[in-house]
Amino acid sequence: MILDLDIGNTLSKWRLKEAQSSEIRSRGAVWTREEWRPGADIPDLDVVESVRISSVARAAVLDETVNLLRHRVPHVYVARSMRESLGVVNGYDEPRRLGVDRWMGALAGYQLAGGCCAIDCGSAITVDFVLPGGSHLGGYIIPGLRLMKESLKLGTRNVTIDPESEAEALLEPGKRTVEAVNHGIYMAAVSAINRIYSEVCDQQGVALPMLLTGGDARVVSRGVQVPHAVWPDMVYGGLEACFPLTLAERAGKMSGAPNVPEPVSLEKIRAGLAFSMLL
Ligand SMILES: Nc1ncnc2c1ncn2[C@@H]1O[C@H](COP(=O)(O)OP(=O)(O)O)[C@@H](O)[C@H]1O
Ligand SMILES: CC(C)(COP(=O)(O)O)[C@@H](O)C(=O)NCCC(=O)O
Ligand SMILES: [K+]
Repeated sequence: MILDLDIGNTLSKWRLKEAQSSEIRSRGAVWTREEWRPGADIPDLDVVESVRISSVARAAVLDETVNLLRHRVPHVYVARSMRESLGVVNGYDEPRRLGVDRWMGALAGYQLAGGCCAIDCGSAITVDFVLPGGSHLGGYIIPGLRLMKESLKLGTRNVTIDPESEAEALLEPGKRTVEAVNHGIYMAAVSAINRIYSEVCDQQGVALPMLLTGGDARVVSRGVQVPHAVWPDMVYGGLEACFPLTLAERAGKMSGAPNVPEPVSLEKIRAGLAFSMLL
């Protein structure tokens, strides 16, 4: 078995994948902390031959995790942001400083779709661009839905957006504090995404397929007008591409990859941008 770990600032996600069949056997998530309890937080390590890790938590979290695993698992692979991987050239001045979850998303998106706009809606919302030739442009970081809400300190902290809510309802003016806050942060997130996408496609002269991942991807997806696909396993896709272990992975297949969304034409993106400027 292969254990994939995606350690974010809020949640540590894990997934157990069968090495022969490439089937996903189980998955889960726990709050990010320094100590894992195999058998409780993550599956029993006896069945695991290889672990692949993407971590953006504090260095101590990764160190503790690797220390625990090194003694119990034959192969431990830790992803790092590089200057260049798999045909993608990192756009950061200091490539290693790019969050490795963003790098994994950019690599997975490029492997799936060629050029892409890869968005991760987690503790932070990150928007990264890769052009069809593999040039990563860098990206944008804004606070995620939960962080935006917590920063307001209006006593609405524990009333989260219902992930089943419809976008139309979430975009209406709120009539209570909780509603005003939830609708405000939702509007902030989706309008930033729509605008960033249009601006960059316009600047670069290319309409790119958009891919969404992260804990808030589904609810954010409903408010994003640009055609896109939600890919919950996008970070894992980057791990599969960087450290291919199964036959399917060696052939370039990433588990759970969506169909590539067909972007709207550049003319339409530009018309939308021009229209929003006139308002
Ligand atoms: N069951 C859940 N528990 C905690 N957060 C959740 C849950 N479902 C959705 N969320 C949202 O997802 C975010 C965490 O998403 P995730 O992509 O795992 O973040 P990160 O990678 O930063 O840890 C939270 O900030 C919250 O807004
Ligand atoms: C921007 C992030 C905090 C997002 O992390 P997440 O929301 O997935 O927990 C993470 O990618 C990170 O720590 N990045 C380093 C800074 C950078 O990418 O420039
Ligand atoms: K994120």
